[in-house]
Amino acid sequence: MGRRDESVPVELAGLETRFGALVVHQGLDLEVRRGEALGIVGGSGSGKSVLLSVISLLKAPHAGRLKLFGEEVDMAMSESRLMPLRRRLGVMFQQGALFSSLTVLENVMLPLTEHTRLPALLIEEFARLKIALVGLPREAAQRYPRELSGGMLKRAAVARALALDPELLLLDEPSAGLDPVSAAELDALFNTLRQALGLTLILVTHDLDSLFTVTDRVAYLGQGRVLEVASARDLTESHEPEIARYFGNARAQRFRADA
Ligand SMILES: Nc1ncnc2c1ncn2[C@@H]1O[C@H](COP(=O)(O)OP(=O)(O)OP(=O)(O)O)[C@@H](O)[C@H]1O
Repeated sequence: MGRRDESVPVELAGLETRFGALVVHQGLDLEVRRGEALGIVGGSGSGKSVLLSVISLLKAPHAGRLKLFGEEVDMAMSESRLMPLRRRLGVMFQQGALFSSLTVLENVMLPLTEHTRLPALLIEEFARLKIALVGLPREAAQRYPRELSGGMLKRAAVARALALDPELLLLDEPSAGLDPVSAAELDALFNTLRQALGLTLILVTHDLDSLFTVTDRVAYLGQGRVLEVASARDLTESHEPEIARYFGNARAQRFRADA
């Protein structure tokens, strides 16, 4: 077995993903470097969410290579080999999906209860730490999801994604549905968490403010593959026709004008 390259937590080469006859990814190559915040953009249906499912080991690719934390992954690997890799990444899905019948505290405790054998009191203490870390007030721990504002809900979902101290955090359109102030506060939280915890972030978003505020590099997904990887600013200047179309709207023009 070769040496593991831990400086590249995610490495995809020639990835192909399908649902029946629908080809989502074909010949997709991508590297995510340790400690970076990588944005993923692309038109609706270009396969951004499915890509996160592949990286988080929820969807098996049809073909191609996936390395996580330097280890070659085969979804046919036994659960006992996949589980340690799964534990090193946290995912915040598009729908946020907290369990509505559980309090925030119980939601954040859940991954710890499922994946560790820590005593209940310690699990509760760790969960409360995560709730504080994402900037939620103490009393939010006892609330049910329906009793939280949109911004607080997202923070609670981030706390749950951080429950097992992941090195890699995958975020699927985290600011969707938030007002601009709450969205900006969430972006600030991601920057703080990244600095404080040394996290690697993968951020799928349609929100250009988030791209410019949070990411170091942005990968543009189109035609089933990564068409270009560059800084948000450079990508908005791309001459690749599809990318130029994507960024050619009024909001993107604003960023160029501010440059
Ligand atoms: N479970 C599934 N079964 C069948 N097709 C699926 C499934 N999940 C996703 N798809 C299809 O795969 C394609 C890519 O979907 P995906 O959700 O990754 O797009 P996306 O880039 O995240 O889009 P959006 O920006 O609208 O969220 C779409 O055509 C979608 O309909």
